[in-house]
Amino acid sequence: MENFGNNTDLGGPAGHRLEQAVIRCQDLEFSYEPGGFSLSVPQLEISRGKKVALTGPSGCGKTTLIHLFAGILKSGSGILEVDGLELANYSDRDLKDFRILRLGLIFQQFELLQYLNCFQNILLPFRLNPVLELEESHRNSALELLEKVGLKDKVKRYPKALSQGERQRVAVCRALITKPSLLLCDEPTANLDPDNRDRILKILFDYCDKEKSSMIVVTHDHEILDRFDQILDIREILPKTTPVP
Ligand SMILES: Nc1ncnc2c1ncn2[C@@H]1O[C@H](COP(=O)(O)OP(=O)(O)OP(=O)(O)O)[C@@H](O)[C@H]1O
Repeated sequence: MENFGNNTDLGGPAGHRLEQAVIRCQDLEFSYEPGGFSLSVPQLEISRGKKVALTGPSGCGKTTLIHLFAGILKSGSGILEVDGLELANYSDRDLKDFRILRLGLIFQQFELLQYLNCFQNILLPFRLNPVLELEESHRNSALELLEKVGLKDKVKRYPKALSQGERQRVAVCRALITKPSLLLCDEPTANLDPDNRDRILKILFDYCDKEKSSMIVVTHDHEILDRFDQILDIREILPKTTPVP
């Protein structure tokens, strides 16, 4: 088993990142509870370095799928490889490290900690995993990111004193601070006006180009779809999805 605890190489092309696919699913099955919403992915491969939009109607399982990719939810059976690792082989502890070291997550509800200010929220991954040593360069990067998203003057603000769109922008900064190899973003522009939406998308796309990272973005915004390398409609990849009545 890979020792995540000693893996501080977040951006470089480590051996496991030479895999062609960043996501590979085979006969993946998941359900929240017996008789509840269930999801089945017979076969899915997403190539490394691609920027993918994940679309589909509300309640179809987009967030569920993203949470499976992040190892937050565990599949019942089948194969799920993310960034070259078969998630079923790892403990909860390893999966937590995997998320911090390899993934950039932007959640639908942002998941900012209320008792941390913007700056501290962005640097949270360094508190969660002490192996990630917090250096001056990270503090500078956090400030640069806040400036890029237009929140330079709100560095010390707490989430409760921010608008939804501002919280979302802080969540974007936090997702990028560890230089992840895969970004999983759940509607990262849902609360933003067109100018801020474009600004955030540019930051995410530029990041992926620069770091050769992959990105999967859940979105309902049809205006932005043509910017992605690939559009995946969840109805095409989950043929056996069972909606709850
Ligand atoms: N924790 C849970 N326990 C049981 N069922 C759940 C849970 N979370 C979500 N569901 C159900 O799973 C289904 C898929 O939800 P999910 O949030 O993945 O859909 P979505 O496509 O992301 O929707 P939206 O576009 O509205 O965000 C829904 O029917 C939802 O009610």
